[in-house]
Amino acid sequence: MSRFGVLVVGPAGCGKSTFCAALISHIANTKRSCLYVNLDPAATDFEYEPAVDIKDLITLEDAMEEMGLGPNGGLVACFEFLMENLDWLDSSLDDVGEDTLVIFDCPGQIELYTHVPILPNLAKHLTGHLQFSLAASYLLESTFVIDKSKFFAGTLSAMSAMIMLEIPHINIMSKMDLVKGQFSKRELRRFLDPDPGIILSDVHKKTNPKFHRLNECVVGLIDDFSMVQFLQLESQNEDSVQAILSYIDDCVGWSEVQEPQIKDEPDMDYTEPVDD
Ligand SMILES: Nc1nc2c(ncn2[C@@H]2O[C@H](COP(=O)(O)OP(=O)(O)OP(=O)(O)O)[C@@H](O)[C@H]2O)c(=O)[nH]1
Ligand SMILES: [Mg+2]
Repeated sequence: MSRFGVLVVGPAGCGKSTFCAALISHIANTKRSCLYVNLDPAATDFEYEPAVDIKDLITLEDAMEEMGLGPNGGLVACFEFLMENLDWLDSSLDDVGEDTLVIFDCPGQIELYTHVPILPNLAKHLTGHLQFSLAASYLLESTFVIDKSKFFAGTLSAMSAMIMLEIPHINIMSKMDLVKGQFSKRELRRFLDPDPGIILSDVHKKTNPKFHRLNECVVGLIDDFSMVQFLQLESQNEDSVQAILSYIDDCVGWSEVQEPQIKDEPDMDYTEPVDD
């Protein structure tokens, strides 16, 4: 049996939990089923109560207090603890069927997947042991396009997550409502399907010439991989959420295993009238 899931990842505050809530609400509207898993041991306010919550296993506060760590070290400790207690996660996800999309809301510390292989190992466990067909959706905040050097940094982190996680990956430019009026469609396209060469000249203008060679190397790296494109997301817009969900469905192969839905069951006793 297959299980389906999406890891919602990205830097702090980029709109992951809001996107998860929008997905849950949209999935409910379309009479599909989903399960919300909170993997952020510091998260407090939820629009939808998680069905599975890492805080039932360990909280960031406990980890920081007991080990005398700061917030980042505490978070890594929480995930190390989770990795040592994967049976907790296994039993929490035991009953998930192939008609349910599991939405994993991850913390915003991108070190967990760009620097240390914690989330990649978790993804391996989900796809291997628990037989999940899993995709990652990496959110980057649209306001990053206003500061081009931030945009490059964000694109590099998206690329790094893509390479580290080794699962089907969708990059999403979140909070598009914040920049829509400020850029023409043509300008936005430069960022959604990045042409680093063109954006580079803008970065050069704002940086000391002694860094130009470095800028060019970074851009060359993004160009060589040619892997990053962004979908647009406005979490308050249901059409936008539906569009992203369709990509997620394609990535995990959702539709291939779903039964076709017959809305009105035909009356089995009914027989076609025979023409005389
Ligand atoms: N304008 C706008 N604001 C948004 C959107 N999505 C999220 N936000 C706001 O961005 C802020 C952060 O959103 P969250 O969903 O908590 O972000 P997060 O990535 O889960 O944050 P962390 O879990 O702390 O990493 C909140 O104030 C949201 O209301 C959006 O599509 N448009
Ligand atoms: Mg969150």
